[in-house]
Amino acid sequence: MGCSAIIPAYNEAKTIAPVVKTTRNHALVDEVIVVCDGCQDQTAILAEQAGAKVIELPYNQGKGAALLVGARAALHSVLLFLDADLIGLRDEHITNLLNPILNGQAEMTVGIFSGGRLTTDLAQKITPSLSGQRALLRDLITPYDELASTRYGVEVFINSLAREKGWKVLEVELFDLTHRMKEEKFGLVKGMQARMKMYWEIAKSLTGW
Ligand SMILES: O=c1ccn([C@@H]2O[C@H](COP(=O)(O)OP(=O)(O)O[C@H]3O[C@H](CO)[C@@H](O)[C@H](O)[C@H]3O)[C@@H](O)[C@H]2O)c(=O)[nH]1
Ligand SMILES: O=C(O)[C@H](O)COP(=O)(O)O
Repeated sequence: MGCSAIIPAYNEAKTIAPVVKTTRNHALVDEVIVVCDGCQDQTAILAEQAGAKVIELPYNQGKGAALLVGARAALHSVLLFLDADLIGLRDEHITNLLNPILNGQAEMTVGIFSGGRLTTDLAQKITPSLSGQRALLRDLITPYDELASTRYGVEVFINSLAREKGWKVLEVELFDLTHRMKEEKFGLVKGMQARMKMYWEIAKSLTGW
């Protein structure tokens, strides 16, 4: 089984290149697709220079839509979802996410940050099920058009699919990995506003609105 990495990105020029490079160089990864979700910065060109196939969405459609477009474009049957704002991504993180799928032990893995930074570790200890670092079988999610409107509710949507269909899901530790928080990207006030908007989108997915 081959593996396509899908990296949704909305203005992530600061971090996209190293994320793509590490993923591209991994022995288990056969292609890297960056879906630029209406980016207004240099993300697309930097991703391409780092070795990714780039799909540019004409306007911002949210993470769920970006992942669905990437999943449907993927050439391989195992998908690796990685956020574009990761800091400290290493080979072993990707191996830990992919191995249980390639060995047939799980249909989805969910990666949990540990030992990285207290704030991001803590966030994932409280809500492990929201992690964007995952591997899963492509054909389990490509049929679902509904993904396109989930925005930040995409993980909640995928988790409920997993429960409903009885997928075997394994959590794996991603040691020393972290990401840029919204407050670091946008400053304290705008960052917290963006966080509230994200929680609202997650809540909508939780309640099925
Ligand atoms: O409209 C958007 C917004 C975000 N992204 C990308 O999606 C990823 C995650 O977005 P981010 O804003 O970094 O999310 P976090 O604040 O880190 O949110 C956490 O919680 C989210 C909701 O469960 C998950 O999607 C994230 O993976 C998880 O890190 C990044 O690569 C973004 O560039 C898009 O492609 N389009
Ligand atoms: O549809 C497929 O799954 C591809 O043709 C082959 O994918 P693979 O590289 O995962 O075998």
